[in-house]
Amino acid sequence: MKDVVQACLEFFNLPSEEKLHLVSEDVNKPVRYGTSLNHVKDTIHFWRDFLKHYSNPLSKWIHLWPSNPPSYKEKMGDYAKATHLLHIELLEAIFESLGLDPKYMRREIEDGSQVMVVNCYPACPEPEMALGMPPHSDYGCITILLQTCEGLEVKLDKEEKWMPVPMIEGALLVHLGDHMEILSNGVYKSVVHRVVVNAKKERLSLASLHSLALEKYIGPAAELVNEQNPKAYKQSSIKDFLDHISENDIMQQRFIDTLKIDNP
Ligand SMILES: O=C(O)CCC(=O)C(=O)O
Ligand SMILES: [Fe+2]
Repeated sequence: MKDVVQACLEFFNLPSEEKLHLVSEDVNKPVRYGTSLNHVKDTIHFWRDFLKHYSNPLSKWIHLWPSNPPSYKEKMGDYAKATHLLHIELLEAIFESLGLDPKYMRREIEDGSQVMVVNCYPACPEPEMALGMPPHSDYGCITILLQTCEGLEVKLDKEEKWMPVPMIEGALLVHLGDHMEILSNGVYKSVVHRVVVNAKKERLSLASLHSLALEKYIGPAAELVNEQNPKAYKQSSIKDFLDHISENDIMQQRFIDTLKIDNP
C-alpha cells in the first residue's frame, strides 16, 4: 500500500503543467484532476487537490490514467484490482447480513463501476478557516478508504457531533454509500463524513467507490420490501447522481434525499 501512496504523492508533486491537461469541469470525464468538489457550482473552495479515474474493468480505463509518474499505472492498477476483489467479498458478507443470497447481483457487481478518488490535502496555514471536504455521503454501494493521517470525521446517526476517525497504520476503512442504503431499503444508512485539514502535515487519501455500472439502476432489493417495510427509495444510477451534482449545489441537498419515498 505504501507503493501506491508514493506514486500518488509523486503525481500531486508534479509541476502544474504536467497535470493541467487532466483538469475538467465535466463530472462525466473518466479521468479528472482538479481542486474542490465541483468547480462550476461550489460557492466555497476547499483545501483539496484530487485525481479521479474510472478503474473497472482495468483494461478499459488504464491507458487513460496519468503516465507520469511512470510507476503510477502499475502501482494503482495493482491497488485497484485488489480493492475490486475485496469489495466483492465485503458485499457478500453485507448481503448475507441482510438475509439476501451472498451472490446477490454477482454478475452486475463484478462488472460494476469503480471510481478511484485520490485526495491530497496540503498542510493548511489556517486549518480552522477551511475544510478538506464538506459533509457528504458517498454515492456508491461501498467505499474502501486508505488514509495517511487523521482528518476524516463521521457523523453518527441523529447526533450532531462529528467523530474523528483514528489513524491506524495500514488499515482500510469501509463506508456504506447511498446505493447500499437504497438496496437495503434503509436497513443500513450511508455514512455522512467530512474531512478537516491540519496545519502541520499534508494528508493523502485513496477512496475506491464501488457500485453497479454507471447507467445501471439500483433499487431496494425485492426480498426486503413487504407490507411492513414498503419501498422507501426510488431507483437510481450513478449517471443520475453525476447529473444531479452537475446541476445542483450538493451542500444544499443530498442526492439520497431526492430519492426517498414518503410512506404513510
Ligand atoms: O479524505 C478522506 O478521508 C475522505 C475522502 C472522501 O470522503 C471521498 O473521496 O469521498
Ligand atoms: Fe466521501
